[in-house]
Amino acid sequence: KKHPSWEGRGQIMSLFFLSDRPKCGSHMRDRATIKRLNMYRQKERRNNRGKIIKPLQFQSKVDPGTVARVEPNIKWFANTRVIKQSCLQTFQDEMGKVVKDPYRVVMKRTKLPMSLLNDRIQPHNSKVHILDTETFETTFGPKAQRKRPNLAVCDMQSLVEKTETLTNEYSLEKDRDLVVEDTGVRDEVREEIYKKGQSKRIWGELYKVIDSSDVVIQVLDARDPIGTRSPHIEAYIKKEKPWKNFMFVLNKCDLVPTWATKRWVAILSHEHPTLAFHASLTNPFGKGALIQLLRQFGKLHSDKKQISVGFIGYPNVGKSSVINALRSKKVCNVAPIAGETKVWQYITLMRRIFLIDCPGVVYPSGDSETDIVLKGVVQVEKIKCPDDHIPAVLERAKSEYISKTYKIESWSSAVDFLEKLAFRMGKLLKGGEPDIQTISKMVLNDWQRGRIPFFVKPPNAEVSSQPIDKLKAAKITSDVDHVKDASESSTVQTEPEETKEPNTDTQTQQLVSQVRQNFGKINVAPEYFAADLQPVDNSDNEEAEESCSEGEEEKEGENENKEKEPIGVELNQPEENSSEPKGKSKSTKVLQELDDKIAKYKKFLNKAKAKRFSAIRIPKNLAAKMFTDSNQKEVESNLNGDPKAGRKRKIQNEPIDDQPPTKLSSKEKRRLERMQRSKKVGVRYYETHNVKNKNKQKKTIGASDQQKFKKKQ
Ligand SMILES: Nc1nc2c(ncn2[C@@H]2O[C@H](COP(=O)(O)OP(=O)(O)OP(=O)(O)O)[C@@H](O)[C@H]2O)c(=O)[nH]1
Repeated sequence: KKHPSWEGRGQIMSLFFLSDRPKCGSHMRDRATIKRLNMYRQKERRNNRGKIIKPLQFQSKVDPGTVARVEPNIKWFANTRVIKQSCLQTFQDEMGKVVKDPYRVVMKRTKLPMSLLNDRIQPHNSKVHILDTETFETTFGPKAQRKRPNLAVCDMQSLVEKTETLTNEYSLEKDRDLVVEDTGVRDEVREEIYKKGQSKRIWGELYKVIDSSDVVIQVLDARDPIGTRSPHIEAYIKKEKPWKNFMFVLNKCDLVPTWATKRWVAILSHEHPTLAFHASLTNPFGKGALIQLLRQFGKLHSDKKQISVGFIGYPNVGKSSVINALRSKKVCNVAPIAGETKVWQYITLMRRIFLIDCPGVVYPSGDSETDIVLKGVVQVEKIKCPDDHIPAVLERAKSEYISKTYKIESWSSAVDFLEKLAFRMGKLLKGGEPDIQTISKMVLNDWQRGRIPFFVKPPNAEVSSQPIDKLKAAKITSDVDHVKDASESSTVQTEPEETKEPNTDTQTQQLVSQVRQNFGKINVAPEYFAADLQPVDNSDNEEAEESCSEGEEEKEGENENKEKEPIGVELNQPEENSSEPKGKSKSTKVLQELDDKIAKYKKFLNKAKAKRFSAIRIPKNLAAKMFTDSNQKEVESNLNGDPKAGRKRKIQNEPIDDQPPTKLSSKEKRRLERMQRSKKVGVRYYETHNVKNKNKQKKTIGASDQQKFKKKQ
């Protein structure tokens, strides 16, 4: 019987013979080793007089005086390592300390690059001992052998002049080398929370997203678009990745007046294509436009199997929310606190389009701590002194809005405001003292979540929007979802300069210019006062609405339907057409327009009722008016025997008129019940149609019925 170790040896031997280099065990000699050993073993050959007739390998000599050259060989460098300057520096510092320390010993000196310690590069400012080694004559005289040093001045006069000019130019602020006496007072080191979004890891994530994306979308907060922009990233993409399509999405436009959104879109479109967006699952704005645009991008990159769209931007601007809105479901985690997205993630929008969510990044800029807090980068819970930032809130938001939000008439200072609010909200400490910390956190949370109406006014807000509207970029004319085909758009080009230099930015610009957004459809949540509202020129919206209704059937089913929901903004803030004539004709025209709109909304509402839509926001008065009108019409049409009356209305009436209720089938009964219940329309839908409550009611009813039954028995 063979011993197992023999088998192993056999295998090793066979391996040895099969390959040049033995694969197992370092004790086996490889070809190079064998060659080297043979070299040692060799003997020179001498004649009978002892003279060498055949020298050893590498022992041959050349005649004295012959210029011999050693052939340079790359193998000389094969055994070297390249290290970074910073590593060298660390090695020198650390090892230097150990070498100087008499109580410590450096082990294995031969294996360490100790020469790096000894051959330290002298710092630039160390004294150069030229004259110690070379005389003045050889350096400066007529027999100078050295290259003449380049002196800034050639004589005393010019030296004096230069010194004088430098002295005049000197400024204390710019002097970084100035030694100042330590007063003992220093700026406090910034807390870690204020460095959110600046870590190497987060920037690494950003670069991964940028590298993997064909289209990069920077999401901005409509309340402060410039504050949430990152010029650094934009410059990086422009310089390093110019082939990537780049655009802005102005999110949270439901928190600012519509005119401001419109103007910001126009301003930002100067630099990059921009779309307005309201990221909401139930009532999104700009969703259809963005999806259509992404499709167009997909067509642009038809050579690729799929395209990736990266969403980047400041923390808490709503990148994940935009993705959720596009998917119409919660695919990314969303939270009102910054830093919810920790790592990048891929989401499939369509077969050919992938979305990439990126954690929010902040480029370290000169923002103060308050700026950082108010931009929503810091989690309020983590702020040590939240009351420090309240004065800025009171300064930035208009006092009218603060009064309205917190129902406090007036205040003399931030502390006074906080105290009053604490008393009003009942946030008191043990001895009846106002709990300033808690109340400050509440105010900051409200600010970050957009409960206090605030927005940064766009530049030249007072000037007419006419010149900007003429921009070739983002044609802010009308409705959402009308994008022409990419091929079509290239033929439609009218701008000669665009056709001359077709780069990614102009491509994106062209595509976005085909997108029409009806800003009137944004459902602005905060109630702004008249001073902050401006008439929005909606002259082109009508055209857009027409185009929308033409194309609406072919659009994306339910997604589109949601976008077409009528929103009350236009009715809350009656918009004027600036080009209209004044006087009577103007008012009649406005009335007529309103009538048209009401008619349109009625039509839509009827459709929505038929489809059992949820969460449609309609101003209360209007809804009441419309419901009564439509009910009246129904009654009239029933009386007149209108053949066009809807099927459901027929069903609703049938059992009452024609059939006795006892003969109804259970299915019909249920249907009848459903019809009699309140419609799934209106803001109270969730109160009345809560599934849990419904079941509860059922259960309680069922239980009470059973009890009654038992009692009877
Ligand atoms: N009113 C309003 N709130 C929005 C909108 N979009 C997002 N939000 C809110 O903003 C908060 C932040 O949204 P996220 O989607 O988590 O933001 P993010 O940019 O992904 O944040 P990070 O994960 O920190 O990068 C959430 O509370 C959202 O509900 C919007 O269009 N309108």
